[in-house]
Amino acid sequence: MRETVIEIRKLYKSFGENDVLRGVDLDLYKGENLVVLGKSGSGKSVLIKILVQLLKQDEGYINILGKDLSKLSLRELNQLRLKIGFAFQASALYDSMTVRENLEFPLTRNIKNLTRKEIDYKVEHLLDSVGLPQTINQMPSELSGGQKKRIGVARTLILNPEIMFYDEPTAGLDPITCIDINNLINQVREEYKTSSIVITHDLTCAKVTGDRMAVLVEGQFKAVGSFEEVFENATDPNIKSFYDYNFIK
Ligand SMILES: Nc1ncnc2c1ncn2[C@@H]1O[C@H](COP(=O)(O)OP(=O)(O)OP(=O)(O)O)[C@@H](O)[C@H]1O
Repeated sequence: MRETVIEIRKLYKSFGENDVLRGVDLDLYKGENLVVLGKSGSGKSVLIKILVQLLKQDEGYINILGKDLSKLSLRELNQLRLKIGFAFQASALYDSMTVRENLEFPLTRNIKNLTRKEIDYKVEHLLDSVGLPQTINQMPSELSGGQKKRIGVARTLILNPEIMFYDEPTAGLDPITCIDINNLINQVREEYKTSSIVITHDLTCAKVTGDRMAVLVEGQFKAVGSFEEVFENATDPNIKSFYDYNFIK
């Protein structure tokens, strides 16, 4: 039996007449990268927002790291959120801060009594991990798109999250930089022992980073399994067309 870090059962969410999630069941296993795919508007971002309770589900059970979300106080929910790292599509760095200051910010805001030496060690170690120690005193405007994504991932990792959410990590990047980011996602799993949900439209990213794929179709996960299981032998026309349109065979 694999250890589950996120368990979702019978999750429903509608906005008026728009039934976005219609009974979602999903498990994220410890140590895996789970890729979530689905057409634009299928509800991937809504799902992630519900997982951190930025949106409230209409119905359904969610357990994260052993905690039933419906039973948590706001304080307990905030503690749980600290164990979840978000690497967003727009890497969300503060433009007026240097790379060092961007990385220090979540640390000093969330952990009190750290010494200067401890902060410097963490920042420098993280920058080494993502291969960008030379950028420490640069401003975000001086970085390439791929470098910004790497720094965004480093900033997320600085609080040692157990779970990572990557939202379209390769969007807008050239193919070589995409390879770099895919490798980084795999490296993070190995080095930091994270369990991750990767939302992407990029099937190469999905194939390279994903241990399992989960395809959201009409408000439910219609196919869950390895890349080969889900795509290469697909018979469901929704999934087949998704693969045919997106992937150069
Ligand atoms: N706060 C909201 N209020 C009303 N409708 C919303 C809200 N948030 C999302 N929706 C609707 O929910 C549906 C799913 O949106 P969502 O952003 O999750 O799609 P997605 O799969 O992430 O799409 P994309 O791949 O384009 O990012 C859409 O129809 C969207 O309009």
